[in-house]
Amino acid sequence: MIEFEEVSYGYSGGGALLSDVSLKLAPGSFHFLTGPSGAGKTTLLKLCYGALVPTQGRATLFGADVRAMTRDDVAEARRRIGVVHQDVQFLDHMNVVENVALPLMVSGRTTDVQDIADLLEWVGLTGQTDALPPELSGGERQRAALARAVILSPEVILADEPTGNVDWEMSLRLLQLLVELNRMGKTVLIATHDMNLIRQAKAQVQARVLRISGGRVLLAGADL
Ligand SMILES: Nc1ncnc2c1ncn2[C@@H]1O[C@H](COP(=O)(O)OP(=O)(O)OP(=O)(O)O)[C@@H](O)[C@H]1O
Repeated sequence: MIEFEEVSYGYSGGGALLSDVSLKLAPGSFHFLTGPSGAGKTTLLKLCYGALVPTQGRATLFGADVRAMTRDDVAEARRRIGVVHQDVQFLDHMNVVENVALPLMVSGRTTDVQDIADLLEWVGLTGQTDALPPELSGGERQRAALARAVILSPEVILADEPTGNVDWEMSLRLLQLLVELNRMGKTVLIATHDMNLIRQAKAQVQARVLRISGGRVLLAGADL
């Protein structure tokens, strides 16, 4: 589904940030990605959705080598990958429903109004459908971001610190939504610093934990 073979990446002007990373996100798998601040978690996620191209090695999205993909190919692959960005951005003049439905408009697709209502109910935002983004709490923003990331029914969900600015109770709620998506067959990768969240998840799903250390990605042991 998403596969890296000895992928290295460095931003221009810097050295290699990630070196010889090999990984495979199989369909239906659940992964965490952890590592210190600045280790390269967001960078690795960007490589996973084709926003960055490896400096060396091979990244494959749905069987296609990213380096050989056209802009349209990448856009097509991106429709199969829902991303919850670390720095969630909304259009402040549009309400929650409009923001969540934005990917539908951008991709020229339509969906039943009831489906959007069901999605907002699933993330617990039924009462905030008409609210503008500045009126939302941190947890509500994160849940709206998750709803927007899954509105096109992607096969893969990449979440960058989805519980970054919320309390523990809300973290568990967001984790529960991601676990439910995985139980529906979605492939999930969550970048997080929160080891308690990882421990909590491991009690519920078979999750593998990838740790970035010194530019390498290692599979963490069961000692978390
Ligand atoms: N566009 C860019 N150009 C140059 N350097 C960048 C760029 N984006 C990120 N970096 C640098 O790459 C390194 C890794 O950044 P990245 O955001 O991938 O780390 P991270 O592990 O997600 O960090 P955090 O946990 O703090 O979010 C940092 O030193 C960062 O300053």
